Amino acid sequence: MSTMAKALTIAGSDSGGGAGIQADLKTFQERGVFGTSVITAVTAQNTLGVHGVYPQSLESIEAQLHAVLSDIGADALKTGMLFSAEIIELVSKLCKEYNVTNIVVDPVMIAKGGSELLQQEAVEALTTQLLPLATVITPNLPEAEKILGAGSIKTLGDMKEAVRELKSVGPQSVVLKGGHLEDEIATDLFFDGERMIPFETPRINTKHTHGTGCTFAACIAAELAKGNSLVESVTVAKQFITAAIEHSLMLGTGIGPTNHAAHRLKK
Ligand SMILES: Nc1ncnc2c1ncn2[C@@H]1O[C@H](COP(=O)(O)OP(=O)(O)O)[C@@H](O)[C@H]1O
Ligand SMILES: Cc1ncc(COP(=O)(O)O)c(N)n1
Repeated sequence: MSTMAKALTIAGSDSGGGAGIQADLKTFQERGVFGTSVITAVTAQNTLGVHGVYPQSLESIEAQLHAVLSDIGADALKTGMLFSAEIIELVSKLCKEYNVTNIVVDPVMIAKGGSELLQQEAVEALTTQLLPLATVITPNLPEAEKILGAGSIKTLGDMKEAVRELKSVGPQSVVLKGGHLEDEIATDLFFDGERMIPFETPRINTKHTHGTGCTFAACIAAELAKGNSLVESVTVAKQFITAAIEHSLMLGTGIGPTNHAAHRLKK
């Protein structure tokens, strides 16, 4: 008999297997933590995009959360697609009730093909209720612009300003992801109120980046669950996602998924 660190994902299901719950559970498994899940919405999705969104009832989400947290517990929790203000309110309430530490909030808003994974009117609930509970938030550039409600973030200079503003929204720390920068370097900027640390890798020339954000945030949660520091966790996550993008998969005819097992190919 042995024990294992536990990580919980609260997110949407991606039938195509590249993002959402499926990406999170695969990442947890690859990082050696026991994964549990609360499904907020089912999406009919493939490499060509999101073909349907079917949110779960609040009753279903609450029952799933109680089932996991009242028995198994979680050393870290990660949120992804939350879809509505009501779901955000419920998840925030239960995170407080169960006193979960190590909360990674990936403020998922729009899928790569443009479909809405968070209703426009839910951005305020996300900003005021869930982000302040987070150990770390991991917005991409368009999500950061929506949270801050102003300006466009186009350069590393803009990112340095934005990451400070995001911190003042209330999370303990921020990783602002620069995947959407038009730059040779894919820079993610960490800020915890004191340290500002850039995590840089050369940009990989591929369109197959479905699930990068989910995988990155899930990896941070897995490393936190094992007791690693936040900076160590982000360092591992950046290496993990880079390998996953380098070896991304040409499945389907659209935007293929990242390869969650790629780190095993590395010598
Ligand atoms: N083409 C790329 N080459 C290397 N790293 C990338 C590339 N695209 C995204 N990343 C990295 O993948 C992670 C997810 O970033 P991003 O694509 O911005 O998030 P999202 O999937 O939420 O839009 C970040 O660590 C980012 O730097
Ligand atoms: C259910 C679900 N959740 C999240 C994403 C975002 O994916 P990405 O990590 O590519 O931004 C998605 N496409 N589907």
